[in-house]
Amino acid sequence: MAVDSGNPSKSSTTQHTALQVEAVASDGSVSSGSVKRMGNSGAVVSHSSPAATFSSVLPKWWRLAKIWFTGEERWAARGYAAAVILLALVTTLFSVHISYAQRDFSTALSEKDVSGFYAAVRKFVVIIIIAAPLFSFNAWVEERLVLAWRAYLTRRLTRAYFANRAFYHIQQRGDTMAAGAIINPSSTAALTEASATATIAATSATGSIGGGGIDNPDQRICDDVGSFVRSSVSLSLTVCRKIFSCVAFAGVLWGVSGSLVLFMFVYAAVGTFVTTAMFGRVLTSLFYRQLAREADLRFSLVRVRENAESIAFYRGEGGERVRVLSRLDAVLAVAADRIRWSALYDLWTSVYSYATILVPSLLTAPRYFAGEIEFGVISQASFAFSRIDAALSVIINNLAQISGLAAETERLDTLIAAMNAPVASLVGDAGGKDSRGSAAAAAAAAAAASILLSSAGGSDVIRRRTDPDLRGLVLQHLCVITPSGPGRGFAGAAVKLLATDLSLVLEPGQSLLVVGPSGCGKSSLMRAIAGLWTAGSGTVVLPGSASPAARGSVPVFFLPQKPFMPLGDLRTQLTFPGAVPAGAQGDADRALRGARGSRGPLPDVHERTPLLAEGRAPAASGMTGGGGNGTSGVVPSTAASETAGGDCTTGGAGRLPLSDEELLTLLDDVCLPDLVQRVGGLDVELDWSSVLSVGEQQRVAVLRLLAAGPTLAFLDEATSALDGPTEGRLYGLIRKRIGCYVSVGHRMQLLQHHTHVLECLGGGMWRLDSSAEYQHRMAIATGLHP
Ligand SMILES: Nc1ncnc2c1ncn2[C@@H]1O[C@H](COP(=O)(O)OP(=O)(O)OP(=O)(O)O)[C@@H](O)[C@H]1O
Repeated sequence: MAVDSGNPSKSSTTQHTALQVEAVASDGSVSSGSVKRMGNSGAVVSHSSPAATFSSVLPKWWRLAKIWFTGEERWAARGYAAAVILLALVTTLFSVHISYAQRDFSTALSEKDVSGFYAAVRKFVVIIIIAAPLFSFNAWVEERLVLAWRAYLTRRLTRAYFANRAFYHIQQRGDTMAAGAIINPSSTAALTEASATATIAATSATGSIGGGGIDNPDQRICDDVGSFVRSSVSLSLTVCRKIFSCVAFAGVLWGVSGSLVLFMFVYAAVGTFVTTAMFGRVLTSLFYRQLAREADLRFSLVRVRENAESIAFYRGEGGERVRVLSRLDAVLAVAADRIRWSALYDLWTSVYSYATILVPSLLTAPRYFAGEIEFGVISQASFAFSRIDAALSVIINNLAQISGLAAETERLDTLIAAMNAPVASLVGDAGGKDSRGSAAAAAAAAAAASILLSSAGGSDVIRRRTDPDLRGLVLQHLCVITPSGPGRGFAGAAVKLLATDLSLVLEPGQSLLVVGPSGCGKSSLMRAIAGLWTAGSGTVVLPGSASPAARGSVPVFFLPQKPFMPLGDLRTQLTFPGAVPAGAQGDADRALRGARGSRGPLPDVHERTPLLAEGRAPAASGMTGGGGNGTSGVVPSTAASETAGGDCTTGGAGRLPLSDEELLTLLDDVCLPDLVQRVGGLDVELDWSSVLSVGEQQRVAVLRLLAAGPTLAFLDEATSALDGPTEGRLYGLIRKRIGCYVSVGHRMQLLQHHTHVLECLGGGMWRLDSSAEYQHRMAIATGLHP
């Protein structure tokens, strides 16, 4: 095993790096420049103000709409759109005919013209017989359009959420925000338009909306997409219908009175201006905040469910209840504001619409009294006037829905921006202002920044590469720092240097135990090697498959500290991450086909193509399947490829499906011989993280590792909950079956299962020894050795 660690006593390279650190650290402008650039790359996820004007929301709305209308399903999308627009046109024409029939029978009634009356009724009935099915067909097509659009957009977002491990990076950026977002004292401030905008700005400062993170992505994918699509369809069609109806009835009204038409336009323009100026921005910002607060409330309840046992043990229900209720208060405060503003808005619209009832009669009555027009013309003029008014008052009458749509558009736009943000945006603001103001922290930040600049390739992210001939691990000049900056990691905290210029080569048959005090950076080293953290510099080289098609070869496998139990049966637990079940995609495809009413194949969705590519930085390439936050993960691989930051690998995970016999043997191996019998079979579905003890879950995780049989394995305290003999037995199996592995652990008994020890000395320095050397050193240090 070769090593070139950051230990000053062992490494000349380290001295070289230290000199560089000093030299560059003194050049503050250079380091801050570099860091600023990185900080800027994160800016794509910062949110624009939800109180933005409609004109600023419109381009965003169009970018979102384009995903479907220019995507793989564009012809279906355009077909639906054309159909509903055509139907809107036809149904409007029928409405005009109905108005003429109404006019005729009103006139016949007033003139006591019996035959004229029955002729008008017959005409009316015929029109209704044709129009009624058309109206309901129109509604049906509209619903299908909503369903198909929603299905497509949700699928795209879900795929983008999992691609490049966006879910992990978004969570890293968003956690502090969700926690800190809860109540802004100014959120209940009186909502004049100015105060509403100020409230949003203040909320942004807390990170809830604009802090560079994304709150509740799940709610955005599930609920906001649905509402966005429904409102988009309904409002677009409303606008279309209003335009048709405006043109058609303006013709009718023009025949009655030209001045009435002109009056109508002026009246509607003034009404629209007053409405948007008085209510538009306030209602939009209130909608935005309501969505965010409701998602926060739901999130707090989901956390209680997920951590029920821990909370019960701590007797922490009192605190949790207060937290949940305070989030409820935040929801109610926004709702109360919204109700108040909605009431004012309703008052305004009622006054406005009652006035429209009077106006046409007032303007046409003198001509009727003068005998210039018939009585039916008055009712037709009223009808036409009300239709034009409805058309021209589309903003006035739909402001609530428009405001909701604007808020949903903002939330989806920022979510997509975050998904498309390059992984490099996670790099901390190393040169940023030191919030603690301490000289040491400032020096650490400066050192970290300069290390980024001093990396061999001049890159500001850790590079990862696979080599199909490699059977171990190579780290080259690895520097790792914590993510930081607003909305990332610990907001505002200085970055922490976790590894400086660490180089080592782990060969087949060798194994490495990573030790050191809690919090020194052992797990972070794993995160950097796995590509979850990219802040730093240097290169990680991992084994790759000789051929992407070579099934059964899993190059690298990570076992995290906390086992992850996915939803599903016992077999799924044992084979996780495995391959995506064939039926899962098929079921979804069938559902969508059903929804689309089509038998054709589903279009392939390219999840690696950034959504909204325009003006966005492209996403770093990344692996699909497996891995993630708190999950055991496989790094499948193609032949040597290189990326900065994200995974350099693609493809599915897992080996050929294991037979039941093989699974039972593996269960025996990991000391769970009776598990299948105890739970009632491999196909039983339970809440596995509740019914299995943590130690049992760790044994299941080791089973997954043995089943995957990787070339290189990483175990981050993956057996910490096991008793000594069981841990020893499992490590015996790992030693026999896995060529090369790296463990993080605290227990001395793990030493016997590893050939080398990498010890964290603090301050980014690491020291490598053989196990025997390390044991010897420890014995001397503890006085057990003379
Ligand atoms: N998302 C994050 N943002 C910023 N700092 C972080 C983040 N996650 C961890 N850290 C910090 O990085 C440092 C190293 O954490 P890490 O989890 O690697 O420690 P560790 O050595 O594995 O500790 P332990 O033995 O307790 O598991 C700690 O100071 C931790 O607080």
